[in-house]
Amino acid sequence: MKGVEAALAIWEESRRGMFLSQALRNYSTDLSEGERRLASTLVYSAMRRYSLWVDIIKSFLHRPFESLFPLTGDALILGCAGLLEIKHFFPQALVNAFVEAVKKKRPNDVGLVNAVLRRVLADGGRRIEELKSSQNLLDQALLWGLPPWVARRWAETWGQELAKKLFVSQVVKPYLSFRLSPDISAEEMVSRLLKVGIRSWPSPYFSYVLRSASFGLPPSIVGYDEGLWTPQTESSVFISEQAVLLSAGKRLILDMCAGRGIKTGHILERTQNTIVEAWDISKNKVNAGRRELKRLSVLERSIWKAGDSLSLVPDAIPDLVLLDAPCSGSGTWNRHPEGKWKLSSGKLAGYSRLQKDLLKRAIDLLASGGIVVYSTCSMFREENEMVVGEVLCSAPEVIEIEIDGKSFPLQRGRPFGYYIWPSSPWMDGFFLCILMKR
Ligand SMILES: C[S@@+](CC[C@H](N)C(=O)[O-])C[C@H]1O[C@@H](n2cnc3c(N)ncnc32)[C@H](O)[C@@H]1O
Repeated sequence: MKGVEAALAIWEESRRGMFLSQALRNYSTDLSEGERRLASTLVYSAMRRYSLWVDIIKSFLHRPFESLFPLTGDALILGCAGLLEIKHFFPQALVNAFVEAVKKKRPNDVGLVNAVLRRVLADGGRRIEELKSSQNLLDQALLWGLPPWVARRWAETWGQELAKKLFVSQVVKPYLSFRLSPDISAEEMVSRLLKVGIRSWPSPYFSYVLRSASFGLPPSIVGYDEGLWTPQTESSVFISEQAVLLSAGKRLILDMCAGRGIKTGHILERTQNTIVEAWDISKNKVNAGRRELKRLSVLERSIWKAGDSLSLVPDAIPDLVLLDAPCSGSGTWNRHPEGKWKLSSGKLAGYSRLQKDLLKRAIDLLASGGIVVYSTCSMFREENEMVVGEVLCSAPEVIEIEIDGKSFPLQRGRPFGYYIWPSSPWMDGFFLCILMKR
């Protein structure tokens, strides 16, 4: 079973620091669609609830989990996640596939892997049921795959009921939505995708966004190279749409943390006379951003600079600054689950400091009447309301502008900004606050 071997190789790469999505791309070129899906489901299920699988495995081991040979530990984690989460797969075949994979490199551990995975199959579900019936916060953190300190912090911020919803959203499998270029209608794109076997349907929130039940559409799919569609979650579209709506009559937008240019591309596609100056600290991302805008045929209305946004200088005073700030990414942990195991409260405080500095700089760059669209894909107040609050204290000339989100699932921040709740597979958690310099 090639999918199991690929999952083990991808997992090993991620232990060395590579993102799952990147490792999956590297290893899936030779796999059939079915094997690729198996590898992807195994690694993402394993990563989303990593601490739960370790807890279950430990209860069936007679030696410390940490003392296992790395491949043996990996086979147990992936096997445990697969056996307890993949309902449609024949469990015995999965156990055999992991046993075979271990036999090649670590024959002495074959008996152990076989025995533990069989115990998982027979009794692992009982531990999950036990945790489900517990009200204890640490049990809930274990059940939904969250570091305990994160669970505690979210419970304090959101209260028990909302925090529980947020915990559950961590394990919801995300689906892909994609933004359409103004050159193609939703109906036409739906029919073009259907011709290659992909079912899609319009988003209830945007006339130019389609939803699909796919986890990742390969760029080779119809229309991508022509710039007809761009993968973008609906939350992210909502953020860049605010910049589009506010840019009416404005000439220069500064995208202070443009990354690979997903929001930059959206703004340029949906405006006519706007110029976007796009900055990012990473040269690679700036190059990727240029390629992205070239694909969308809007590169000529952009100016790219690689460097630190705290010190770069714009060509002209911007009318609007989009600050899509670097953050913990905690609103996207179902999509990038490795992020939650790498974050610490110290790192969170570091993000918060950088966000405050970047927001102060954004305000300094504006003239009177200028606007800042501040956003993060984080559900921590430390990166959101607390950043805005502190910056507003030192800038009395700045006020918040309220948003009319219509039917979009927005929740008012306390007291600043709005959260986009990760309430569906097309929606990541985001925070957004619009400020104006008087
Ligand atoms: C949330 S991502 C931006 C995503 C992008 N707006 C998009 O929609 O594709 C934040 C970006 O900030 C960049 N960054 C981090 N620190 C920075 C700094 N001091 N100056 C400029 N960019 C920075 C990171 O490289 C990262 O690409």
